[in-house]
This record gives sequence, C-alpha cells and structure tokens, in this order.
Amino acid sequence: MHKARKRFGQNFLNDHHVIDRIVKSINPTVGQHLIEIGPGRGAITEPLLQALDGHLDVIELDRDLIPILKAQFFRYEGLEIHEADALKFDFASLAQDDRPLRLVGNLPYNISTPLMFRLLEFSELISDMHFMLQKEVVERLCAAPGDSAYGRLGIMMQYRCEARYLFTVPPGSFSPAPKVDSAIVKLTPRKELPYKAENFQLFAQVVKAAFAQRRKTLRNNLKGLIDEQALTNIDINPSVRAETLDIESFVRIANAMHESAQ
Ligand SMILES: C[S@@+](CC[C@H](N)C(=O)[O-])C[C@H]1O[C@@H](n2cnc3c(N)ncnc32)[C@H](O)[C@@H]1O
Repeated sequence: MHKARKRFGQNFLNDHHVIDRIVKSINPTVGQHLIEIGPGRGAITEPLLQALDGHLDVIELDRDLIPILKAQFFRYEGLEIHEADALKFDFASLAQDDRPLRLVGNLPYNISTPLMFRLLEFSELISDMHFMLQKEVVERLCAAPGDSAYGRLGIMMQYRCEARYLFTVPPGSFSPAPKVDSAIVKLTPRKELPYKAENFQLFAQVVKAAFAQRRKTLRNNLKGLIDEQALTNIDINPSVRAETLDIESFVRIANAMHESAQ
C-alpha cells in the first residue's frame, strides 16, 4: 500500500462529486492532447482516460506511484507515464503535432508558484490549464488592481493568460485533508497580448521591484530603476502604491525604461 508523502505535497482527492465537477469543467474530448501533472493514485486520471479514448500523458515524480499507475491503467495503451519532475519537464517535447496542449492537475502546493512561472515559458504551446491549488494562490492568480491578493504572481500570469476562479474545494475532499481550502483555476493563454512589453525581463524586474515592499510608494520601490519625473511623464503617479496599478501601467513603465536605454 502506498503511503501519502508530505514532501511530494500528496493530498489525494476522494470526493467523487468534486472529481466529477473538475472533469466537467475541463470538458475533455477525444482527439485533444491532455497532460496531467501529478496523477497520484489516478483520481482524475481514470475519468480523463475514459473521456479521451485512453490517450493521455501524465507526469509523476514519486517513483513508488509509477508501478501502481501502470497496474491500475494497464488496459490503456495510449497512456504515457513520464516519471519526471514537472518543474524540469520539457513540455515542448510533447507538442510534436499541431494540437495545442491542455494541462490539468491537482498540484502539489509546495511547487505551485515556481511551476506557474515555468509553465509560462511554454504558454504558446498551451490552449488552457485547469489546476487545483491552495485557494489563496488561486485568489492571487485571479486578483485585480486594488484587491488585497493583487501582486506579482497575478500580474505575471495575467500578462500572458486569462485567469478565472472556478470553484472552491474544502479540505474534507482529500485524504489526507490539507489544513486550508483549495480552489480550481482556469488559465487560458492569450493569443494576442493586449499590452506588449518590449523587453519582457525588464517588465518582470519592474513588477518585482514595485512589490518589494507593499506599503511603500512606487517612487520608493522603483528608486534606482526609473525616476519620479519619468513616471510623471508617462502619466503614472509616483505617490501611489503598486497594488493600485493595472498591468498596462506596469508595461508602460517597462517600455519607457526600455526606450530611454536605447
Ligand atoms: C495533490 S497530489 C494529487 C494527486 C491526484 N492527482 C489526486 O488528485 O488525487 C499531487 C501529486 O503530484 C505529485 N508531484 C509532486 N511533486 C511533483 C513534481 N515536481 N512533478 C510531478 N509530480 C509531482 C505527487 O507525487 C502527487 O501524486
């Protein structure tokens, strides 16, 4: 019998109503290319395989789960089990035809933020992502300017993706039960970016610096990167806090810095 491991963030879904709701939200159809991150003991894997005529890629880090998954799903020849770390996995290696990738997973909470940043690198190959995460992380991913959860994670994600909070899942739906609520988020990479940063690294640097100290003004957090006058020139008030600025404003700051460096 496999024992749940904390270090792999293992909280297995055991609530059929919730599993059903997740699969309905994903709405998988035969012919689509789905990839499940962290299949665990197969709670979502099973209904996905049924909906996808047995064709699915799964990525699992816990090597003790691999033989269990193989035995459980031996009938499905189209199931590819990758024993790998999703944080290091080359998702482009799965995009061998022109079908976009659909990512799903009840993710280990301990790697959720770095995994989100990693997946952004592959966003052009992905049509959508449905993830279960800690509720607080989903709130951050979906937050708008002025919300208390609004910050670096939400801005970097929403720059590339539309983020939608689907529903909340209580601790009792898992075994072992986590200490906090979880939620399902749908992330849809944008085909066209509404605001384009000329230099993406610079944009990322501005967002990071702007939130370095949440209670400080832009003037203070961006000191050394861009001066007060340059902010005023592009209609950004240096006395406000970063949490009031929309994504377009951050792009405007980064683009002004990029132009002045040319
Ligand atoms: C929260 S459990 C979910 C399991 C299953 N999908 C379910 O809903 O019951 C997270 C799963 O991700 C796996 N995992 C943890 N870290 C991982 C990583 N870096 N790459 C791939 N899988 C990982 C764990 O072993 C576990 O199976």
